[in-house]
Amino acid sequence: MTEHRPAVDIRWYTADDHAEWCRALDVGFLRLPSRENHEAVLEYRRRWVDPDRTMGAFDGPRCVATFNSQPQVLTVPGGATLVASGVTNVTVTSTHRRRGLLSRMMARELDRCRERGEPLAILDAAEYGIYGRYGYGPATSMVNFEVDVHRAALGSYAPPANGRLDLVDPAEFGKHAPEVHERFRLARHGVIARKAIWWQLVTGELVHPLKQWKDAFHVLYRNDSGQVDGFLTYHVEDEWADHRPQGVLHVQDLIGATPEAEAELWRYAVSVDWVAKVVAENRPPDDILPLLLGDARSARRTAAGDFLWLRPLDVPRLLSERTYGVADTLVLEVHDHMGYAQGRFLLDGGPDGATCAATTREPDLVLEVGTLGNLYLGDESTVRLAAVGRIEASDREALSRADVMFRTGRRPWCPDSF
Ligand SMILES: CC(=O)SCCNC(=O)CCNC(=O)[C@H](O)C(C)(C)COP(=O)(O)OP(=O)(O)OC[C@H]1O[C@@H](n2cnc3c(N)ncnc32)[C@H](O)[C@@H]1OP(=O)(O)O
Repeated sequence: MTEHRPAVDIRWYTADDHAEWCRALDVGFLRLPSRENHEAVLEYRRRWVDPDRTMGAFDGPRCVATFNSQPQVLTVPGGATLVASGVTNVTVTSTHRRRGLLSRMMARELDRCRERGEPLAILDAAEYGIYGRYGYGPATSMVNFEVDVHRAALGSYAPPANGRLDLVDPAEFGKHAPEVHERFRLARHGVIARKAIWWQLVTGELVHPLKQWKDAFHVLYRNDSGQVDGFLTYHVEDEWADHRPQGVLHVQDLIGATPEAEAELWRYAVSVDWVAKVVAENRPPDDILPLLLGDARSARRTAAGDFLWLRPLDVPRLLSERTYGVADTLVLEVHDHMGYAQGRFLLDGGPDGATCAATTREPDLVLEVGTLGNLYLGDESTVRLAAVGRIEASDREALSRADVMFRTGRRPWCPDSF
């Protein structure tokens, strides 16, 4: 039988590939190629396509798969930051699916990560079933809320007893929000740093050629000393029915560098006149919102699930960069069929820091690399993972000790897609 499929070539992107690579990206994400502002879209994408981190699969001249990564600065428990390879724009054109193109691109990227010295890779998975096979595990989770304002029983809203709230224009917002976010992200593990382009898009300084950014309201929270400690960005669908206001307030971004700021911004969001429902997406699973309401059930969780996936590459580096709930030692045996993170490691860690190095000691826990990704930011329980056979422990006591070490008081949260 004649072979009708010439080999598909996977290679790193060059500037000459840009238009064809972007076309394949649109096809993979089910977007018709933009006609009116085609040039603007190409130009916009040039900003973030780094040739050293971008590859394509080519069937002759035709690009049939895309893959891209960006350095992302991730905060880990204890406040240290690590540069991760943030994998994104993964597509394989439907005509070329399930022939191993993603697997080939991922293997190349992970090799490059090791060469670049990145201790981990992260991504937002489009579907749950794709990335576990490459050693990624779900490391943070999210919930979406819908608040029935009339049931919330918030009591009559009064301005904050401490500090103040101000509605500001985008220029004023842009002067303060980046600094607040810097303080916030260094205090909350799972958060990634926002690049300058984020703020340019939010403030309208830069217009995204594919997304219609809604005009938004921006609120700043200042504490008693006048320092800006939090911000809220929202838009409202102003609806009326039966001669009554039925507005829906969509929280786009609500970030507090302090708990007071976060609480005051939530209280404000559920108290705007004419608003019957508040919708907030991709919030942390332990968001304080329900606790602020007289009736916590009025904040209904409309979705919940995994968000950031994490692939360990350099285990000693990862484990020694975070802190732990209590001071203890553990020997972890990590299995990795791709070879990057394979080994037995002695972790000696506590609230003030940790060391981790290869060892020949008998293991307390044996686990796959993706399961370590699951545990790393503190969102999972070793006891729960052992219950389904994903961790093998030397004894129950080791499992409980590991649980107390790895879990964190606040759960990790990654508010942003990339
Ligand atoms: C970080 C991000 O960018 S997330 C966005 C991911 N992209 C998308 O979802 C866009 C639409 N989908 C696609 O473009 C493609 O189907 C991809 C990228 C998900 C998969 O590409 P393919 O080249 O078909 O994957 P490949 O052939 O390498 O598959 C490798 C394995 O993953 C499995 N797999 C691939 N896609 C899926 C999926 N969506 N769900 C479950 N398993 C999957 C395959 O069955 C195969 O399994 P095997 O190793 O046991 O045989």
